[in-house]
Parts: sequence; structure tokens; C-alpha cells
Amino acid sequence: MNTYAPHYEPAPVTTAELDWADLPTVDLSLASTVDGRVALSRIVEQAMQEHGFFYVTNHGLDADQNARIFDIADVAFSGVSPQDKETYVAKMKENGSYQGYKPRQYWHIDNGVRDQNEHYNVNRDITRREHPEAFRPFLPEVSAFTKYNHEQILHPLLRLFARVLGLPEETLVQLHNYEAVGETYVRFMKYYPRSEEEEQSTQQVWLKGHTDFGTVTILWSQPVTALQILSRDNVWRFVKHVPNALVINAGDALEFLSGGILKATIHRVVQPPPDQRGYTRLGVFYFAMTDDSVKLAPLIKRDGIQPRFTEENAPTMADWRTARTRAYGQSVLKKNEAEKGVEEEVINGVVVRHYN
Ligand SMILES: O=C(O)CCC(=O)C(=O)O
Ligand SMILES: [Fe+2]
Repeated sequence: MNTYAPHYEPAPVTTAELDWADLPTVDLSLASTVDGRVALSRIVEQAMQEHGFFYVTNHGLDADQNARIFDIADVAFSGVSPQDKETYVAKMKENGSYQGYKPRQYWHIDNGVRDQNEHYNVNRDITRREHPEAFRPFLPEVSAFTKYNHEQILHPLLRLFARVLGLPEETLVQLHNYEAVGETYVRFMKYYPRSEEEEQSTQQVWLKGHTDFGTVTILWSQPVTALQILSRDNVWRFVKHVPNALVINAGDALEFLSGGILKATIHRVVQPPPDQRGYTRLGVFYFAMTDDSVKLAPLIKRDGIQPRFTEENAPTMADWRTARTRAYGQSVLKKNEAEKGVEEEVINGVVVRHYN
């Protein structure tokens, strides 16, 4: 018998008419045959060129299993006392790691306004850290969920990305071992409604435009519309909720490994449309990174595309994620004089951009 968790009921789907990103869909049930993988890799290739994001459907978990994970996610916030959250806070500065709680208001957004979201981040090796007492009964399910994301979703996607790059199918899978030392983790994330003043001072931005640090991000679609991607025509477009689908994007590390062919797409979170304001927004993610020891040098080179690192100067996955985690939302960013709303910092010799 699974431990009881109160049901988290998300906001109803918005009826607002918005500028939606028209993202392609990868039906993962087709990945079991070679022909299927060839066809899907073409969809992935085009999706990555045109949008940098795509949906995944038929991943194998049903609507009830999906709802259960969101119920468990909410236990980390509604079911844990403020004192316990403090006890299990992440050592972002000391360790360059998000494992544990990222408290509300830890990040600076804009004009002195800080974020209104909290996370609970759990390494796929759930024994790496201790967990708040109220959350412990759910650890076996969380562990099964990370294993499922890793082996049944991440690995099949990495095989498709390898095909897109013209590499042997297992090339990227071999860099993402479930058992190896590395940061790949599940993030539970809850956003809280903000004051009118906070909305105005940040021009409705809840989470600045950024790229993810790792290789692949698996976002479990949820109904509160607020995620936007920066389209290739430089317009921010909303990602529409698709029930029980996944929203997939590449992060910095996959961009580096692919020699710049698979781009880490910039995305941000903004205030939801009027009919969804006043609700909390609960998210579930699987942030994949390579094993810590992997050097993020290009696996392939293509004419006309300049890789960000060479074999000599590439950081390891551990170097990159710890540097990014220490700096994110904390470092003083420099305004880019030429481009409005763009701020920059330099990490491992690479300019990292942030967008308002
Ligand atoms: O909340 C979302 O939809 C996206 C969050 C995000 O981009 C992140 O945590 O990196
Ligand atoms: Fe992100």
C-alpha cells in the first residue's frame, strides 16, 4: 500500500488565447523499433532546429501515476514544516548543488525583487542526502520515478539525439549512467502568486530567461500556463499544456557535447493569464546531466559551427554545473549595452546570458 498523500488539484486549464509555440510531438512508443527511431530522430532534428523544444507522449506512465507524482511533489512543500525545510536546505554556495530545498526568495530577479518559488531537489540516488521526515515514506516511489525517467525516457531520447548527430546510438547513453556519480535529479517546484508590486517591478517575469545547465530537461506538463520559450524569430511564445505529456529541451551540456548543433534554448516563466492568477503552480522535472567526470568537449564538429570549448579547455560536467549553480540568481550580472533586457556573466570563460 502506498502512503497517503493529499491530492494536489491544479488550476483549471486557461481559456485565454495566447501566442503559443507550435511544438512537434515525439510519440515515444514508436522508439522500440529501428524504423521508428529513424522517423522520430527526424522529428527531433527539425524540432531542435526550429524550436529547441518538443513534446513527448506515450512515455508509459498513465494519468493516475502522473497525478500521484504531483501529489507527492506537493508533500515536499505543504507537508513539511518551515523548520524542516531549513534543516534540509541546499548548499548552493558551498557545494554548487541544488540537492535539498531552494528556499523562496533565494534568487534575484530584477529591480531588487526576488523569486517566489521553492524547490525540493532529489538526486536519483536518494541516499545521497537525508530527507525531511514527512517526505521519507514517499522515497521508494520517488526513486522508482527517477529510474523510470532515466531509463525509459532519458535514454531513449539520448538515442534519438545521437542519431541526429550521426553518432552511434549508445554514445550519449554511455555518458549518462544511472549508477555513476553525477547530479541528474528530480526537481519538485512550487511557485506562489506574487504581489502587484512584484509583478510591476519585474514586468511580470517570475523566472528570468535562461538555458538549463545539463544535457536534457524533462518537464512534466502541468496546466498553469507561464512557461515561454524564446523562438527563433526572437519572440517569446507560451508552451501549451498537454495532459500527461513531457516538454523536452536541451541544456548547455548537450550544446557543448554536440559542438553547438543541438542548441540550449532560452526559456523563462512569466505571470499566468488572468484566469489562472491566484493559484499555486506545481512543477515536476527531471534534470539530466552527464556523469560528473565527463569532459564537455565536442563529440563532433560541423563546418561553420564554432564549438564553445575545445578538448583542451572544456570543463567537466561537475565543473560546469557547480559554477552555474553557485552563480545563478546570486552573481551581479552585467547589462549588455547593445541588447535591451539582456544581462551577462562569464562562467568558465563562456558568456552566459540572462533575459528579462
Ligand atoms: O517552471 C517552469 O515551467 C520552468 C522552470 C525552469 O525553467 C527551470 O527550473 O529551469
Ligand atoms: Fe529552465
